[in-house]
Amino acid sequence: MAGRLFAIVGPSGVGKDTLMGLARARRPDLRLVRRVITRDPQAGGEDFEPVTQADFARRLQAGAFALHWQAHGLSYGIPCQIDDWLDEGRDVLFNGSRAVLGRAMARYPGLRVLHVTARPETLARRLARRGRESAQDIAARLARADYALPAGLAVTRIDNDGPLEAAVAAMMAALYPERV
Ligand SMILES: Nc1ncnc2c1ncn2[C@@H]1O[C@H](COP(=O)(O)OP(=O)(O)O)[C@@H](O)[C@H]1O
Ligand SMILES: O=P(O)(O)OC[C@H]1O[C@H](OP(=O)(O)OP(=O)(O)O)[C@H](O)[C@@H]1O
Repeated sequence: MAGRLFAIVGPSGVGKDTLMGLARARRPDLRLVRRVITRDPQAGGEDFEPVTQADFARRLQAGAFALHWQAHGLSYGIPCQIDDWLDEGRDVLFNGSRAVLGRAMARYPGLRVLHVTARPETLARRLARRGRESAQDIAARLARADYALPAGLAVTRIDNDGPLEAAVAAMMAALYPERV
Protein backbone atom coordinates (compact mmCIF):
# COMPACT_ATOMS: atom_id res chain seq x y z
CA MET A 1 0.00 0.00 0.00
CA ALA A 2 1.34 3.44 -0.87
CA GLY A 3 2.30 5.73 2.00
CA ARG A 4 0.85 9.19 2.50
CA LEU A 5 2.73 12.38 1.67
CA PHE A 6 2.39 15.42 3.93
CA ALA A 7 3.82 18.91 3.41
CA ILE A 8 4.15 21.14 6.43
CA VAL A 9 4.10 24.78 5.37
CA GLY A 10 3.72 28.19 6.92
CA PRO A 11 5.67 31.36 7.51
CA SER A 12 9.22 31.43 8.72
CA GLY A 13 9.44 31.05 12.50
CA VAL A 14 5.99 29.50 12.87
CA GLY A 15 7.43 26.24 14.23
CA LYS A 16 7.52 23.84 11.26
CA ASP A 17 10.83 22.19 12.14
CA THR A 18 9.99 22.05 15.82
CA LEU A 19 6.66 20.36 15.11
CA MET A 20 8.26 17.91 12.69
CA GLY A 21 10.70 16.80 15.36
CA LEU A 22 7.96 16.36 17.93
CA ALA A 23 5.78 14.40 15.51
CA ARG A 24 8.70 12.10 14.71
CA ALA A 25 9.33 11.56 18.43
CA ARG A 26 5.75 10.37 18.80
CA ARG A 27 5.75 8.31 15.60
CA PRO A 28 9.22 6.92 14.85
CA ASP A 29 7.80 5.25 11.72
CA LEU A 30 7.07 8.68 10.18
CA ARG A 31 9.76 9.52 7.59
CA LEU A 32 11.03 13.10 7.83
CA VAL A 33 12.70 14.43 4.69
CA ARG A 34 16.27 15.68 5.04
CA ARG A 35 16.33 18.55 2.57
CA VAL A 36 19.19 19.42 0.24
CA ILE A 37 19.87 23.15 0.66
CA THR A 38 22.47 25.61 -0.63
CA ARG A 39 22.81 26.94 2.90
CA ASP A 40 25.94 27.44 5.00
CA PRO A 41 26.66 24.06 6.67
CA GLN A 42 27.22 25.89 9.97
CA ALA A 43 23.80 27.56 9.90
CA GLY A 44 22.29 25.28 12.52
CA GLY A 45 18.59 24.60 12.93
CA GLU A 46 17.14 21.72 10.95
CA ASP A 47 19.16 18.69 9.87
CA PHE A 48 19.77 19.35 6.18
CA GLU A 49 22.28 18.32 3.52
CA PRO A 50 24.35 21.36 2.62
CA VAL A 51 25.49 21.65 -1.00
CA THR A 52 27.05 24.29 -3.23
CA GLN A 53 24.97 25.95 -5.92
CA ALA A 54 26.95 24.01 -8.56
CA ASP A 55 26.30 20.70 -6.83
CA PHE A 56 22.61 21.54 -6.49
CA ALA A 57 22.43 22.33 -10.21
CA ARG A 58 24.14 19.05 -11.09
CA ARG A 59 21.73 17.04 -8.95
CA LEU A 60 18.76 18.86 -10.41
CA GLN A 61 20.00 18.13 -13.90
CA ALA A 62 20.45 14.47 -12.97
CA GLY A 63 16.82 14.27 -11.80
CA ALA A 64 17.70 13.74 -8.14
CA PHE A 65 14.87 15.89 -6.79
CA ALA A 66 11.20 15.00 -6.55
CA LEU A 67 10.50 18.68 -5.81
CA HIS A 68 12.67 21.76 -5.68
CA TRP A 69 12.27 25.49 -5.22
CA GLN A 70 14.05 28.70 -4.39
CA ALA A 71 13.37 30.96 -1.42
CA HIS A 72 15.30 33.32 0.82
CA GLY A 73 18.12 33.34 -1.76
CA LEU A 74 18.58 29.57 -1.29
CA SER A 75 17.77 26.48 -3.37
CA TYR A 76 15.92 23.62 -1.70
CA GLY A 77 15.53 20.05 -2.97
CA ILE A 78 13.42 17.10 -1.83
CA PRO A 79 15.32 13.94 -2.78
CA CYS A 80 13.60 11.37 -5.01
CA GLN A 81 14.11 8.90 -2.17
CA ILE A 82 10.64 9.92 -0.97
CA ASP A 83 9.18 7.97 -3.89
CA ASP A 84 10.80 4.78 -2.57
CA TRP A 85 9.46 5.46 0.91
CA LEU A 86 5.94 6.05 -0.41
CA ASP A 87 6.16 2.86 -2.49
CA GLU A 88 7.17 0.99 0.67
CA GLY A 89 4.03 2.30 2.35
CA ARG A 90 5.78 4.81 4.61
CA ASP A 91 4.16 8.08 5.60
CA VAL A 92 6.43 10.96 4.62
CA LEU A 93 6.54 14.53 5.93
CA PHE A 94 8.53 17.36 4.36
CA ASN A 95 8.98 21.03 5.16
CA GLY A 96 7.80 22.80 2.03
CA SER A 97 7.39 26.19 0.46
CA ARG A 98 3.86 27.46 0.07
CA ALA A 99 4.94 28.46 -3.43
CA VAL A 100 5.75 24.86 -4.48
CA LEU A 101 2.41 23.36 -3.45
CA GLY A 102 0.85 23.68 -6.89
CA ARG A 103 3.66 21.67 -8.47
CA ALA A 104 3.69 19.28 -5.53
CA MET A 105 0.00 18.54 -5.97
CA ALA A 106 0.49 17.96 -9.70
CA ARG A 107 3.12 15.31 -8.99
CA TYR A 108 1.46 13.89 -5.86
CA PRO A 109 -2.33 14.21 -6.23
CA GLY A 110 -2.90 12.73 -2.77
CA LEU A 111 -0.75 15.38 -1.10
CA ARG A 112 -2.00 16.58 2.27
CA VAL A 113 -0.97 19.97 3.61
CA LEU A 114 -0.45 21.00 7.22
CA HIS A 115 -0.60 24.80 7.29
CA VAL A 116 0.91 26.14 10.50
CA THR A 117 -0.04 29.67 11.50
CA ALA A 118 0.74 32.24 14.20
CA ARG A 119 0.37 36.00 14.58
CA PRO A 120 3.02 38.22 12.91
CA GLU A 121 4.30 39.51 16.26
CA THR A 122 4.77 35.93 17.44
CA LEU A 123 6.76 35.10 14.30
CA ALA A 124 8.99 38.14 14.74
CA ARG A 125 9.72 37.24 18.36
CA ARG A 126 10.54 33.62 17.54
CA LEU A 127 12.80 34.45 14.61
CA ALA A 128 14.75 36.92 16.71
CA ARG A 129 15.15 34.33 19.45
CA ARG A 130 16.13 31.56 16.99
CA GLY A 131 19.00 33.75 15.86
CA ARG A 132 19.85 31.93 12.60
CA GLU A 133 19.16 34.92 10.34
CA SER A 134 20.27 38.55 10.27
CA ALA A 135 17.75 41.31 11.05
CA GLN A 136 17.54 42.01 7.31
CA ASP A 137 16.81 38.36 6.50
CA ILE A 138 14.22 38.23 9.26
CA ALA A 139 12.45 41.26 7.80
CA ALA A 140 12.39 39.59 4.36
CA ARG A 141 10.93 36.40 5.87
CA LEU A 142 8.27 38.34 7.75
CA ALA A 143 7.30 40.06 4.51
CA ARG A 144 6.25 36.62 3.15
CA ALA A 145 4.28 35.75 6.28
CA ASP A 146 0.82 36.04 4.71
CA TYR A 147 1.60 34.27 1.44
CA ALA A 148 -1.64 32.61 0.28
CA LEU A 149 -1.95 28.88 -0.44
CA PRO A 150 -3.19 27.80 -3.87
CA ALA A 151 -6.81 26.65 -4.04
CA GLY A 152 -7.86 23.03 -4.31
CA LEU A 153 -5.54 21.53 -1.71
CA ALA A 154 -6.40 19.25 1.19
CA VAL A 155 -5.31 21.62 3.95
CA THR A 156 -5.46 21.32 7.72
CA ARG A 157 -4.66 24.55 9.56
CA ILE A 158 -2.64 24.16 12.74
CA ASP A 159 -2.51 27.12 15.09
CA ASN A 160 0.89 27.40 16.78
CA ASP A 161 0.49 30.79 18.38
CA GLY A 162 0.15 29.30 21.85
CA PRO A 163 1.77 26.39 23.68
CA LEU A 164 3.57 23.82 21.56
CA GLU A 165 1.65 20.95 23.15
CA ALA A 166 -1.63 22.17 21.66
CA ALA A 167 -0.12 22.46 18.19
CA VAL A 168 1.51 19.01 18.42
CA ALA A 169 -1.80 17.48 19.42
CA ALA A 170 -3.50 19.13 16.44
CA MET A 171 -0.74 17.97 14.16
CA MET A 172 -0.91 14.35 15.35
CA ALA A 173 -4.68 14.42 14.83
CA ALA A 174 -4.13 15.67 11.27
CA LEU A 175 -1.45 13.06 10.56
CA TYR A 176 -3.30 10.13 12.11
CA PRO A 177 -7.01 10.99 12.21
CA GLU A 178 -8.03 7.36 12.71
CA ARG A 179 -6.38 7.41 16.14
CA VAL A 180 -8.35 10.35 17.53
N1 LIG B 1 4.57 27.09 20.33
C1 LIG B 1 5.78 27.64 20.49
N2 LIG B 1 6.04 28.39 21.57
C2 LIG B 1 7.26 28.97 21.75
N3 LIG B 1 8.29 28.87 20.90
C3 LIG B 1 8.10 28.14 19.80
C4 LIG B 1 6.85 27.49 19.53
N4 LIG B 1 6.97 26.83 18.35
C5 LIG B 1 8.22 27.07 17.90
N5 LIG B 1 8.92 27.84 18.76
C6 LIG B 1 10.29 28.36 18.61
O1 LIG B 1 10.26 29.27 17.51
C7 LIG B 1 11.47 29.21 16.76
C8 LIG B 1 11.14 28.94 15.29
O2 LIG B 1 10.70 27.59 15.18
P1 LIG B 1 11.10 26.70 13.93
O3 LIG B 1 10.61 25.33 14.23
O4 LIG B 1 12.55 26.89 13.62
O5 LIG B 1 10.19 27.39 12.81
P2 LIG B 1 10.17 27.24 11.22
O6 LIG B 1 10.81 25.91 10.90
O7 LIG B 1 8.72 27.28 10.88
O8 LIG B 1 10.91 28.42 10.68
C9 LIG B 1 12.33 28.13 17.41
O9 LIG B 1 13.29 28.75 18.24
C10 LIG B 1 11.33 27.31 18.22
O10 LIG B 1 11.93 26.73 19.36
O1 LIG C 1 7.44 29.98 0.18
P1 LIG C 1 7.37 29.98 1.68
O2 LIG C 1 6.21 29.22 2.21
O3 LIG C 1 7.52 31.34 2.30
O4 LIG C 1 8.63 29.12 2.17
C1 LIG C 1 9.92 29.46 1.77
C2 LIG C 1 10.92 28.59 2.43
O5 LIG C 1 10.93 28.91 3.85
C3 LIG C 1 11.00 27.73 4.56
O6 LIG C 1 12.33 27.36 4.55
P2 LIG C 1 13.35 27.49 5.73
O7 LIG C 1 13.16 26.29 6.59
O8 LIG C 1 14.70 27.74 5.18
O9 LIG C 1 12.95 28.76 6.52
P3 LIG C 1 12.31 28.87 7.94
O10 LIG C 1 12.94 27.84 8.85
O11 LIG C 1 12.68 30.25 8.35
O12 LIG C 1 10.84 28.65 7.74
C4 LIG C 1 10.16 26.79 3.75
O13 LIG C 1 10.43 25.46 4.10
C5 LIG C 1 10.59 27.10 2.35
O14 LIG C 1 11.75 26.37 2.01
